[in-house]
Amino acid sequence: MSDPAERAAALDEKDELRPVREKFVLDDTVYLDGNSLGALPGHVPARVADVITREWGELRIRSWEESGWWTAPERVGDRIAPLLGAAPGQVVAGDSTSVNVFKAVVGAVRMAGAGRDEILADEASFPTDGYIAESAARMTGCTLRALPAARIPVEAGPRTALALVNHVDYRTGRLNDLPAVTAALHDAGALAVWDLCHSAGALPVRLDAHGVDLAVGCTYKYLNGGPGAPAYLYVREELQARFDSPLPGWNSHAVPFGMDPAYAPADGIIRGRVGTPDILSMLALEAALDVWDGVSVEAVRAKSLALGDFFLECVDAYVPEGRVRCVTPREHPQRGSQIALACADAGTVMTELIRRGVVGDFRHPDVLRFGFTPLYTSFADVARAARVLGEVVG
Ligand SMILES: Cc1ncc(COP(=O)(O)O)c(C=O)c1O
Ligand SMILES: Nc1ccccc1C(=O)C[C@H](N)C(=O)O
Repeated sequence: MSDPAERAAALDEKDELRPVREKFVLDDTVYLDGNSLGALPGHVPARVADVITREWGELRIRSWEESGWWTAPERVGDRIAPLLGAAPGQVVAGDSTSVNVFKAVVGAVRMAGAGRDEILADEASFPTDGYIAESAARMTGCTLRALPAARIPVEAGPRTALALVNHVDYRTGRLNDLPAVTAALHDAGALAVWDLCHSAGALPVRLDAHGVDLAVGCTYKYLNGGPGAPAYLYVREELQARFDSPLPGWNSHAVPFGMDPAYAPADGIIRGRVGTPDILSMLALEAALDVWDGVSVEAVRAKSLALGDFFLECVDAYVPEGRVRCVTPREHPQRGSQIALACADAGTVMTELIRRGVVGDFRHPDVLRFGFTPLYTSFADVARAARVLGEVVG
């Protein structure tokens, strides 16, 4: 191919998302780890300082009402919803993804019809999902079957209560077929529970359009909410009245300040709440979501795929043939927003890449992971990452 650096400059020149990069705090490292921790939007520190000094420091307890702290989980949920293709009132922010997986899986078992005592789980999912699903299965008297995501449509049957599937495989970057798997689960009378950690903010998800039942995800990756930022839970509107949370804390009560010893769930997505929300993180996330103003997920997806294609071309140009093996599907419909390259010495290669200013991550046992966040990743970043990779492994 013609000089990658020149190609990169031309691609950056016509990139419609280029101005969004200016909204982030970046330096001269190439940051390709936004699929683990998104970069900091530049306006967030001032907002967090205001929350601390004024809302907490001056207004103190009054802020639960006057600063909108109490209703932040639903409000932030509604800010996330468009990125998931969800109408308002179906997403609540709070807790970790792990905790929301628990709520969603147990909630789904409780909604499943009689005789449905089997949980299917995507065997390649991020480990926390499998651990929680296994515990949820034991607690609910279900059996858990871990399978490749592609087998779920075929294996789902009359005993299946739900399947828990990762939309994008955290290791390989493979995009699972959400519409087809969801439809097959519904045909079998089962519920579809999706983990969107590696897809939300990177590609269109369209939860409502595809009739997804429940979904969870984190906000510290492509949503740039900050380390340990609150996760979210989606419960499809039609199912909310039947959603019986296994963690019915007082924040999910119909009258939380009634202090009634008897539990009565709130209507709507509020019943997905548990206890007091982590306000500092919640409001940092809320501010971080401002970077999406005027940005379409479709534009993000188009750039994400273009970055991935260009990275692969640059790897072909710079890295000796056979030295690394791409484990991410090259076909667009099967690809998330990362490229994963396998090589035997991946751990030491990544350490050296980071030392030379190219930050990706290593995933056990042999994967180099390069994540592309279209809001701030440039084509020049991608060309430089491939060039430095070529120098390190060459
Ligand atoms: C698919 C997936 N699920 C869950 C998690 C983690 O959940 P938690 O935020 O509870 O640590 C991650 C990443 O950490 C992930 O990639
Ligand atoms: N939450 C973290 C805390 C510390 C280090 C990494 C993470 C990740 O999120 C890892 C990510 N889920 C992954 O797909 O590898």
